[in-house]
Amino acid sequence: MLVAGTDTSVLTIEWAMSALLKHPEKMDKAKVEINNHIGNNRLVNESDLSKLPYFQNIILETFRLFPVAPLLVPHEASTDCTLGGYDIPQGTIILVNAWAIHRDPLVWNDPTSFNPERFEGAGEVGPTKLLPFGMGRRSCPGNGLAIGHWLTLSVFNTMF
Ligand code: HEM
Repeated sequence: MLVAGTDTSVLTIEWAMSALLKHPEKMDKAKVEINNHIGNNRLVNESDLSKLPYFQNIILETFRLFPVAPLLVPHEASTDCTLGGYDIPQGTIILVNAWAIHRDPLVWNDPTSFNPERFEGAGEVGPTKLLPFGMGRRSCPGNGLAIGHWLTLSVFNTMF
């Protein structure tokens, strides 16, 4: 649990920071959100997060472009099955290329740009489009621990 949760979180925080440094206009927008809702006299805490939707979208966009487990983890078919029209014999090792799904131009507009705005409103997000934590019974339990919130707080309180 500790191993699975440490590097994944640290790497995502680093990618978010790096993306903001490379996109100063997004950084400025995040700063405006903080100045409007938090000011600069205190750290952000979890109860503030609902007032900071732009920053939460920055984390989602970081998950999309820089998934820390780009092929998730290998899974083995426990029985013969058919997946997307392909026959998969029992025992086959299956890798899910989340990195490619997250950058698929059939799924995302302008997929290689760092554009947190894509998640605003109804947005482009969907349960099978953004899968940095995998899906189904063996998906990451860290997702349920509101990992996005921790990451948002870490990036916020380190950078601003
Ligand atoms: C940015 C943060 C994280 C990301 C992107 C991430 C991603 C993932 C992915 C892709 C998997 C494999 C899912 C699959 O097989 O389809 C996984 C599994 C797992 N993660 Fe995370 N994780 C994160 C944080 C955490 C945290 C904070 C914890 C624990 C506190 C954690 C615990 C685990 C465990 C125990 C598994 C194995 C689950 C199983 O095989 O049943 N992860 N994670």
